[in-house]
This record gives sequence, structure tokens and C-alpha cells, in this order.
Amino acid sequence: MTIEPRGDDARLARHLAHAAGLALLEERTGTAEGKALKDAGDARAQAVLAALLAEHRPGDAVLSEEAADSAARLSAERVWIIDPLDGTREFSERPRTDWAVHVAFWEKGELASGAIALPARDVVYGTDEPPVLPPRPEGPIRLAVSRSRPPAFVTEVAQELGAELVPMGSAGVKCSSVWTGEADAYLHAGGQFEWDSAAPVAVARAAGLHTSRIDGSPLVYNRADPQLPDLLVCRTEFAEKILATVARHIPEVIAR
Ligand SMILES: Nc1ncnc2c1ncn2[C@@H]1O[C@H](COP(=O)(O)O)[C@@H](OP(=O)(O)O)[C@H]1O
Ligand SMILES: [Mg+2]
Repeated sequence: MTIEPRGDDARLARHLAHAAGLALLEERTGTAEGKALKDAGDARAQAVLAALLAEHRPGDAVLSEEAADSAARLSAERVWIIDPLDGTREFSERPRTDWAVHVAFWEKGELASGAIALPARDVVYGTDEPPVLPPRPEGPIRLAVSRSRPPAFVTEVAQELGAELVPMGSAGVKCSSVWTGEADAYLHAGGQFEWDSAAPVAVARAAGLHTSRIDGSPLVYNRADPQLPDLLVCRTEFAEKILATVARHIPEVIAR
């Protein structure tokens, strides 16, 4: 793929996510296990993304899970927000496929574009070609939730909604499950960072999904403190109902 040095940031996001994903697939064919494999994956994907950003967008700032933060991004107009390997735990559990590479591009206050690769599923989703939502089958709401640490409040909200929980790893994979139609919503609280949701939220918005904090307020990126502890991504027809149910639990979420 030829990438112009300036211009199409959305295409570049796709290219970067794809390239880091290929490197991760190769890394996973080695003999490393457990923490060694997680660390090798984090480092390898970070190196690929950092090198490509330095080559194609040398003037842009970067916020990455795997690199030191710099205050320079707070006054920058162009910032890449990247999670080189989201779902690190699942990446280390061969042959699981629920792990992702997140590449978001933020410009002048807003997420402008982004892409997420699911390398073990051989797919890249991006704002350049937004996913098309499939029709929804009849049945209860299906809530995507962390498989390893589902927040207690999500389980309680699911009971009130009469919803089914669909456990899986990676924030990006959970968001993608909403636009592929495997789930209707991804609800999370209790801790996360901007890189966990920036690229998936950019793609979710492009696909026409609802995206917000769990109190309904906007998700804001490139803040001084990169913690962004909760979010709701869902089909728009469920947003009001889910937010109203969540609202009854927000005092206990804040207390935890
Ligand atoms: N309570 C919490 N605090 C900080 N990060 C959290 C978190 N819960 C989930 N995350 C992060 O969100 C991503 C998805 O988690 P999960 O698969 O459990 O839903 C993971 O990113 P990484 O794999 O990049 O570390 C994980 O670290
Ligand atoms: Mg992450």
C-alpha cells in the first residue's frame, strides 16, 4: 500500500494497524509463553507503530500505552492515540483471537479517524470504510463484557435489563462485536485509559453507533490525565434504556 506522507490519515491508521498486527502474528509463532510473550508483543507492536509514525507523520504527537507520555501532545493539533496490543492477556493464550491493535488519530479536539486490527481474525476495521451494521435478530440485549474481570455493576445492570452477557477479551474486540452484530452493547466501568477506547470509538462512531461515558456525557480524548475509566458503545436504539438503567447504579460505581 502506498501512503502519502500527508493527507489521508484514515488510510494511514489502517496501514499501521495492519502492519503491527502482522508483526504480532509472527511474534506469536515463537516459543515464548505467558509474561514473556505479552512483553514481546507489546514491545514489537510499539516498535512497528513508532517507526511508521516517525516515517510518515514525523511532526505529530503520540500517546501510547507502551511509551513515555509527553506534555507536548497537550498543545499539539495532531495526536495519534495508540494501543499497540489490546487484550494482551488473550494474545498470550494461543489460539485465542480476541486481541487487537488500536490506532486512533485525534485532531483539534476530536477523534478524526482510526482503525483497529484483529490480526488473528485477519480483519482490519477503519473509519475509511466504516462497518455496516447488520440487522439485529430478535431476542434479549447482548452485552459484551470483559472475560477476565467483568465489572460487578455490569452484571447487575444486565440482570435489570434482562440482558445476556457475552464475555470476551480486549476493548477493541468488544466494540467490534457491536458493529459486527455479535453483541448489542459494550459497557465498562472501573478503569481504562484513552488508548483502550480511542480507535474503537472512532470506528464505532463512523458505523453510526452510540458512544459515551456511562453518565451519557461525551468521551473526551487527549486530556492531561489519560484515564478514561468507563464507556458505553451500543446500537442507538438501546442507548436510552441502557443509560437509564446504568444511572441507577452510578453512585455505587463511583463508590467502588
Ligand atoms: N479496571 C481497569 N483498569 C485499567 N485498565 C483496564 C481495566 N479494565 C480493563 N482495562 C484494560 O482494558 C483493556 C480490555 O480489558 P478486558 O479484556 O478485561 O476487557 C485491557 O487493555 P490491555 O490489554 O491493552 O492492557 C485492560 O488492561
Ligand atoms: Mg488496552
